[in-house]
Amino acid sequence: MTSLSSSTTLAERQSNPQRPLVTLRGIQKSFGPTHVLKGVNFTVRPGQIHALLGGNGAGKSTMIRVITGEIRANAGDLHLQASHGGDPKVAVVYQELALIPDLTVAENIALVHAPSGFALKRQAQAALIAEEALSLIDPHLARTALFRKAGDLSMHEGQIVEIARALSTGAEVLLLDEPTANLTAAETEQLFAVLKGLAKDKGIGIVFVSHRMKEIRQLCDVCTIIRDGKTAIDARPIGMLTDAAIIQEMGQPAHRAEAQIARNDGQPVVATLTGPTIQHPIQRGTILGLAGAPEGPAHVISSLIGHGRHRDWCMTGDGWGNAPTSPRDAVAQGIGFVSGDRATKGVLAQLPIIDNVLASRRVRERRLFVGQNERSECAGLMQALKVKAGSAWDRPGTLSGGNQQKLLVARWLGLPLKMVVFEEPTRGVDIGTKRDMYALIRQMAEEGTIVVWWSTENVELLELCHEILAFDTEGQPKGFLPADRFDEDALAELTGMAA
Ligand SMILES: Nc1ncnc2c1ncn2[C@@H]1O[C@H](COP(=O)(O)OP(=O)(O)OP(=O)(O)O)[C@@H](O)[C@H]1O
Repeated sequence: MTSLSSSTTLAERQSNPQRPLVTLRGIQKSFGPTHVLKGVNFTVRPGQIHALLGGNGAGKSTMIRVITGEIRANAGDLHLQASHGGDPKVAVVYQELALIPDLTVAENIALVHAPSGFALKRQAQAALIAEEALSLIDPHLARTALFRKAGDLSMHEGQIVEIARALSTGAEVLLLDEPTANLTAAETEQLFAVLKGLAKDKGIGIVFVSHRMKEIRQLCDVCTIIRDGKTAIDARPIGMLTDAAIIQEMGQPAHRAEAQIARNDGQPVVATLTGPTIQHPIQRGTILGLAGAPEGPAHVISSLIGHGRHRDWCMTGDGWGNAPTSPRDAVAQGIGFVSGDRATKGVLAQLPIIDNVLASRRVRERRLFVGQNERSECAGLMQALKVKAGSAWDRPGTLSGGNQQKLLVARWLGLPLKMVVFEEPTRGVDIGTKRDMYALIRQMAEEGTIVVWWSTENVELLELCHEILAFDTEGQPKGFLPADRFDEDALAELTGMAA
């Protein structure tokens, strides 16, 4: 089924940009009874940055796995056109990190250059390769992180290391499956400059999977839209499609209304947020956004839920009691939490979807036995967030990335919580569902829950929150931006990052 050709050189590819590097025609793929790809077409051309779009579960990651050879299609043609004979080098960055935690950053990067283990023996050479790769997108990390264990990196640092590793392989096709979900605005901008350079100067074909419309428009030339396992739009110039048209082609409902300024006027002050240099009153039902360099928001979150070693922030007030000593203690005090690291700290991989969705309810209500109503309770929560799954008894691992993320958020919906803390909760979630999620979060806030929402996507913070606590590039708090001063430039200025 797969045909390989090795007839062109890099110079030829650049002078003949029409010749595709990857061609998929009529590709079909099923997992057991689940028919995922129902005849998709897709073409990756040299020098082109191609957005691969579609709702959660549409089949994008499955297509990527077919291209890399990780899985075989059941039918259709996959044609790969290398420049120097044999397979073209294809590098992938997945949503979930794939670094080896016990190896250093340098070793992790150098491994892809010498899978035989040479990298481990020749530390100095490994460090050189890694430093060069990392300097492309993060010179600071290149200077400071080479000999740190990958397992000690933050999600955000790990993501940068992975991208650097993929870029350094000299691949002719780069597949990026939501690579910016953990990056700050400044890092994203830096990454985009590197990607544009690779496409323009080296004729690399880049596939970019993302649910962030602003980034898609900043970076991509053309887009292909997958809808329910079929190609709905094939390599159309992105400028020819409005956001509304893209959302419609993905089969998602149009926006209900333009974003409005979030208001929480007249609500009583129910708590005080205190940090090293800040004391701030928090009204009932406030949706408080956290923005800026990750260290700042990360410290606030670990203090508020009693996780990790940082305890320099706290929420105090009538009925707030002592600061939680652990996430379990936080839940007992009526504080919910969605971790940004869904793979290791969120999804209960060995338990079925229903247990994942109902976990917090069972703990809060001290349910010992599976209740009669649980099936419909779970179905209701899954429906509210449009979770695409075969059955509530399937393992979460059979779901697409965005659908796994929805399980974590569903856990806390509608619970009478004092506060809920979200760490990058819409990571990998498609545009239509993000809006549904905002509406459900607003509803929780209207019922009195304080919501703390950390996102690296500034447009999201500006759409959802009542106020935003901004941190500078050193992770120091710079101040609160109220809703009536919301503006991308103002937020970029406070955080010291480009909008
Ligand atoms: N190993 C598997 N077994 C069963 N079903 C699977 C398996 N892998 C993927 N699927 C199903 O295939 C469908 C497509 O998943 P895929 O990960 O390709 O979607 P996606 O478009 O990348 O979504 P997202 O935007 O959420 O990442 C999903 O409904 C998923 O449940």
